[in-house]
Amino acid sequence: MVAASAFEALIDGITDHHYAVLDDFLSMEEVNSLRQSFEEKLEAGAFHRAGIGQGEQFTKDKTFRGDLIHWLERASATPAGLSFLDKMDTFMSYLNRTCYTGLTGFEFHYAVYPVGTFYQRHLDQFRQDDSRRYSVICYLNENWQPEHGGELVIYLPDREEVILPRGGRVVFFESALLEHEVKIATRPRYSLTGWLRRDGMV
Ligand SMILES: O=C(O)CCC(=O)C(=O)O
Ligand SMILES: [Fe+2]
Repeated sequence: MVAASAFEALIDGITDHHYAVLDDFLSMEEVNSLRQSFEEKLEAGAFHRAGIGQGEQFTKDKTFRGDLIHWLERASATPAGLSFLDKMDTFMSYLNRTCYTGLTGFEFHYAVYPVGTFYQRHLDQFRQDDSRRYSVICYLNENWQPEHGGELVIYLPDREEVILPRGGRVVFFESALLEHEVKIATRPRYSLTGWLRRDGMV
């Protein structure tokens, strides 16, 4: 169970500057059991190359994005995956209750960036579809050091925010507003990334 204070810290970040970074959003036990689930799925061949765009614009372009992903589905999730999805459910309800966000659902995938891969500067919303409202990225890496690279860079109007993918850390931001990029890493980089959605609105 996450304390409401963690949710409040994430909301404060959005209110103040459209993003938030918070350490220990996932406990060490949660990070370890999610990483174990991650590796199980990876060994089972359940990951595939991620694409970009949607519909006719969908492509898999390694020069833009090199990660492999596995979508979390309740039907096939491990207990750790399920409890993560429950946590996101609680967070979404909290946002709807306290901020009237009108969110209707969410989607999450595990992502691994093999050594030498990256994700070029982009926005998380599709051109024709604004249902992704908030991006949530949780890192599952043990003992990540600056020399490992793999930074998430968020492009702000007046500066760049550089964030290391440390285990337990969450990054939360408005999907339509902030461009960002994943830099090359010198070891495989694990994350759990997703979007809180607002569907069915015109
Ligand atoms: O892993 C990260 O730090 C960011 C991933 C990302 O930008 C995405 O999947 O859209
Ligand atoms: Fe992104």
